Amino acid sequence: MGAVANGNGERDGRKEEEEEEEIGFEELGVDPRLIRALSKKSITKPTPIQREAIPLILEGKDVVARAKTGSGKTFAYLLPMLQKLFSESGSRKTAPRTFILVPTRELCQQVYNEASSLLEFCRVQLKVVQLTASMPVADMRTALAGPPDIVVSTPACISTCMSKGVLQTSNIKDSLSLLVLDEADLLLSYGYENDLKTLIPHVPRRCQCLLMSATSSSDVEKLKKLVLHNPVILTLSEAGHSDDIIPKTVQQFWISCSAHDKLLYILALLKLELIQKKVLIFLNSIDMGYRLKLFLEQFGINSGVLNAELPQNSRLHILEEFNAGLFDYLIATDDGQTKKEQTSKENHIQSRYSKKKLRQKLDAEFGVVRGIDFKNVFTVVNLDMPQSSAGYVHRIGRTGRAYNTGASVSLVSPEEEEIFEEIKLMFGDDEKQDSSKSIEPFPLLTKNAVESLRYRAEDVAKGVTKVAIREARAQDLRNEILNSEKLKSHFEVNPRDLGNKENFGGRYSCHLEFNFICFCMIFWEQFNSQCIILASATADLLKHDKLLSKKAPSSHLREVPEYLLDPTTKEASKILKLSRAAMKIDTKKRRPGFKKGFGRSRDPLKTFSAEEKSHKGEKRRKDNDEVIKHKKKKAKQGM
Ligand SMILES: Nc1ncnc2c1ncn2[C@@H]1O[C@H](COP(=O)(O)OP(=O)(O)OP(=O)(O)O)[C@@H](O)[C@H]1O
Repeated sequence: MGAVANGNGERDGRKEEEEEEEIGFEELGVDPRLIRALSKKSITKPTPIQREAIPLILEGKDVVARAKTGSGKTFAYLLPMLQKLFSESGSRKTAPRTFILVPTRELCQQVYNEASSLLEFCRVQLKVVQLTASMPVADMRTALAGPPDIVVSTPACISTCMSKGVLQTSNIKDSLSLLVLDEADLLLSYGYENDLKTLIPHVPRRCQCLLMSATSSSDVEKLKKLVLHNPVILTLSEAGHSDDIIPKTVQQFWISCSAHDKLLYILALLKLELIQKKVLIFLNSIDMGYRLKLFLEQFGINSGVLNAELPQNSRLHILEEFNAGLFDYLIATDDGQTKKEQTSKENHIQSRYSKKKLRQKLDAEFGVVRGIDFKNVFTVVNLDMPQSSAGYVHRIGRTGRAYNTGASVSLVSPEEEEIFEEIKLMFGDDEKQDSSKSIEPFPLLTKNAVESLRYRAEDVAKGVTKVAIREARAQDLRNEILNSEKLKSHFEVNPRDLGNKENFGGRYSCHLEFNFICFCMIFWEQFNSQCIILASATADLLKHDKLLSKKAPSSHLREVPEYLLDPTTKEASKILKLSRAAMKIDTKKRRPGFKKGFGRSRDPLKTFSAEEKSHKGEKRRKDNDEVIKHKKKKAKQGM
């Protein structure tokens, strides 16, 4: 175990990491039910932060855990927390035993999912709920009835529950035994300080408190003083040294180009296939996000857009679809800039938007970068440089997670040189530094390759006007709001359409006499086709990478003609394709029930209208009658 370095328990686990490689979850004292649950998630070996933190938390210590992005901090606190609750389950409580406070709704959902899935595997009677500020108070009251054992929420929401009397402060004092502040350094910068100050006076002294973060900051110091009592400061790395907060498995590159040429360069990187999919592209403004989406669409590159304007359930669904591999490119607007955009909007167009409306527009709790566990992102592209070096760390931390490899490419314009220098300084960027820990010039993109696409890129970029961007942004917002409402009301009226194929199939798997088998095959065929239509309709309705351009992409832009490619670029692209094949990256996933020929343009929900069904049903019945007649004739001959 890492040695305690000084009075307040500074630990530097780095020195002993090597000897601890063989320590498993069992040696850490983790409950066998949790070990079994982890093995079902193919997790068998603790990460360094888990090796260090779990025993300390089980001992009841206050812990500040600082470790690089993607290093497993969530399980580092979830596992011991659940284990402690196992031993307390059943005892009387008047309020939740554990609060897990995170800065964003997306993280709420993510941590809630992780906790729920562990509990499901362990089959223990513990209840976890998530609360977000957009929930009506009545729903919060319902969620807290019982009360649940674990609440995952944002500080703002907890203080709302307290001010509305949904959470009694006396009960918190009575029952709260563990308080976790995840992404701790972000909690204050998200303006939760007052919310935390509302809660903290009611946190009983005996309550164990944990702070988790990948980057250190004065905010973490502030929080430590606010909530912790003589904590063990667990630092697996001194935050600020590149080899610790950026996983060693991530290669970082940069390209110098003018702001004007950024679309050209990202097109070259994607179209010439010089970076590994899936790709997460960061920009600093929502408009730029839609500009990029419209621009890439013209070259046959579909992408999803993620930003603070979209409704919460759309954002969560976009993350789920991207993580499921249903599309390869996600354009994300960093929340930092969004806030700036919000402030600038507030200042300049006060008359048109009320502060409240604008705040609703840009969901303050939205965060696309911090802590979100993107799955299989192989390349992070900074099309705009982040506003801070911490922002850079968290953006790059979306790749190379859980021992995976990854890469980042930052397009640096002259105006961004200053922030780029600051970032390089953070990595102590000098000759001595070996390449795995600094930011190298991107080696695969030649000037020729870029220039070969310039004409096309500039021609298309001209067509992506401010009006087109504004319309696409409004259209996307309308689509997302409409679709999530439509889907919700449709399934409320037609719950059967949510029928579960697996259960249905199970009821008809027994042996049946010949004719009934025919009937089942026909019925199954009918049901199947409806399911396929429903699934593709739902999938189509919820596709987040659908086209937004009013102008249909011209086919000649989809492919890059051979004559435009110089040998170096061809060679580089071929090598990447081979490595992708070796890593089995390109296994394209289909949306559930995807059926060829299901046109994008139709309104998927119209598929369920009566006339559509009867027409389809009539034709299918005729075809099936033929099938039955033929089968019966065969059967008679056979008997
Ligand atoms: N012991 C482990 N072995 C392998 N994978 C793990 C292990 N623990 C967690 N993971 C996986 O690693 C990924 C990153 O975990 P997690 O999100 O907790 O990292 P993090 O340190 O919180 O990252 P961030 O700083 O971005 O919040 C998740 O997909 C998680 O399932």
